[in-house]
Amino acid sequence: MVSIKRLGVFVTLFRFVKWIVVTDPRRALISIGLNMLQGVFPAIQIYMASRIFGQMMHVYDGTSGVRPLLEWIAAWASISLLSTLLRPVEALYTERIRQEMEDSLLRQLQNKAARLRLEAFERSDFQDLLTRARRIAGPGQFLNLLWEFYRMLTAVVRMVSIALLVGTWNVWLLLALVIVALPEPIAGFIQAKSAFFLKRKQTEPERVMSYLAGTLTSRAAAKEVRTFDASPWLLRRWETLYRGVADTLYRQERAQQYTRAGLSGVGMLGLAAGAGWTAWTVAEGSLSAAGFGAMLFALQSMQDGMQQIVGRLGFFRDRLLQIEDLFIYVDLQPEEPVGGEAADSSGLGDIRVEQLTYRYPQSDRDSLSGISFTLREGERIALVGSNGSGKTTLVKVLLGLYEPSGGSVCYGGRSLAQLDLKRLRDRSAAVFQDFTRYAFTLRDNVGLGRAERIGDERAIREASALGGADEVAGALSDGFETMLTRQFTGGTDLSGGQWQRVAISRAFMRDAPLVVLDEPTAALDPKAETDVFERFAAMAGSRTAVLVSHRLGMARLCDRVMVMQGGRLIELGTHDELLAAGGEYARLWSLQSQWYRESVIPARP
Ligand SMILES: Nc1ncnc2c1ncn2[C@@H]1O[C@H](COP(=O)(O)OP(=O)(O)OP(=O)(O)O)[C@@H](O)[C@H]1O
Repeated sequence: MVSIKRLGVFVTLFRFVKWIVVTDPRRALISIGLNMLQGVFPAIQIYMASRIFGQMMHVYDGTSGVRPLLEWIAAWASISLLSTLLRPVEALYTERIRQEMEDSLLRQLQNKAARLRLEAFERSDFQDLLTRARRIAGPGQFLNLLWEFYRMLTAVVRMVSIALLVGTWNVWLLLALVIVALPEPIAGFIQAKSAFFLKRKQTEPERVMSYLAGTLTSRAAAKEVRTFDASPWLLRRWETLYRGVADTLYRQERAQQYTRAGLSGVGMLGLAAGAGWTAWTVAEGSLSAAGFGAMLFALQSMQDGMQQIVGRLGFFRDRLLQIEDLFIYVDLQPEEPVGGEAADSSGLGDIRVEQLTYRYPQSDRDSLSGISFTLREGERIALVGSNGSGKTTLVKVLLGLYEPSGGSVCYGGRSLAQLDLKRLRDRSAAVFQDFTRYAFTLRDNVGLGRAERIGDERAIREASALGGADEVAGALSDGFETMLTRQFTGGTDLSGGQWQRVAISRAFMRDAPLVVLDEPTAALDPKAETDVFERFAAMAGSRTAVLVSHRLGMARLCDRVMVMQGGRLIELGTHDELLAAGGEYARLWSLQSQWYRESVIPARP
């Protein structure tokens, strides 16, 4: 089962820095070094300023010539120039690293999504996490994060180096300053944490809002929204949620601003006290007038630096916690196993299911329980039963998409847990009820059934002839090159039945020893339905085939029929055996055939 555990801000920071270094060690070290150097420059400049003031005093009272003064000014100017020249170098290194990290970030996100077990996608907390993790991959987000990290690093080095300088002049003053100045960043840090978690709690309402906004504007829902005049109600729901989220965030922000202003006042008092103390040390004679000027400047810089760190801290912590979401997502388990034993090279062997149980994540009841049967290699089986009886769930477990909660599924004697799922997938093809309508050309929609042969014109034509997509292509002006979406220029859309033919052709393209068709003909007209069944019979040939359908007529095409009810397998046998047994199948058969013999609903008078 997927478990989502927090890492904590320090572990995240460590992993983030490690990630920067691992991505491109040379550039990372150079850019980190350059940023730290930028942090040291202000302390050096303050020190030099104090020497310049000192030399000026000496020139003024005639105890020194002008040359040492000019030398210090030249040194000060060189440092300023160096700092300015290094900035673009650092920016270019940072940009390169950002590009590399963004690339690796996107790859990690995609790889993970492809490898995670399908169960993860059934959980709402996973959907929340995925939404947040994707945010960091949004345009500009990653640049901000890296930039924020480097600015923070520079600010911290700057504070520490100036503090050391102040410490060499007057260690007690430094201590007092630190004590007065610390509450503000600490409070900022704590506040940023609570603000983030508050915001995180809004992920689900935000997802609902985005769903509502999508429904209001989507092409797919437009016809229903208009027909039922649903938009005022949808809009009201959206507004209620929006108000709730906005008010909560506003209250949080107000509390933060008041606390920050109060603590900032304490910091200012500390600065004033520090200045007073410094003036006293001048009067006492332990600090020169030049030292006093530099010290004041240093104190002001420390105060500014502190403000900057506090100001960025919330933002930086926020970003860091976003990265934490990304790391949690990347660490998520369980993934589908790679490796494991290969299925037989020829076919998949018999499929033996024993005491199979399956429960969806976050569900309180089993959707499948105590199911046992053996599907012989090459056998055609029909899976029938009322809505919600577990047919789709069963085929998804058979295909290795869901991991059994109990019992076992074995292919040719090897359990699903030991099999290489990639190899199993390689040998199975499926058309699901909610098959995907890719916003690609008709050719690509069929070719994706075997992506490595997507350029194989003949294979695509053959699969299309078997699944019926060839007729769809014939009716389109651009044939197989037609873009099947209205989202992009020149595209068109298909009818439900035409889409179904495309999906079935995609399954034919796979040419696999195990075929699963989950209600493949629901949207087809009677002639097309007959065609598909005939093709199915021809295609099934030596393949193992599972056909889920509410149309019992097609069950006769199969070797045996399985009847599901309430997640259990209640009947298994040939069509004739089950009719003779007079059970649920016989009842359903009689109900359906009644429709054609005599109407079960009285005709209108
Ligand atoms: N993603 C899910 N999360 C939780 N429960 C689910 C999920 N999908 C299905 N179920 C539940 O599992 C049970 C079996 O559903 P399943 O989709 O397998 O039925 P079915 O026989 O294929 O139904 P239909 O004929 O309507 O397609 C139902 O009670 C359903 O509510």
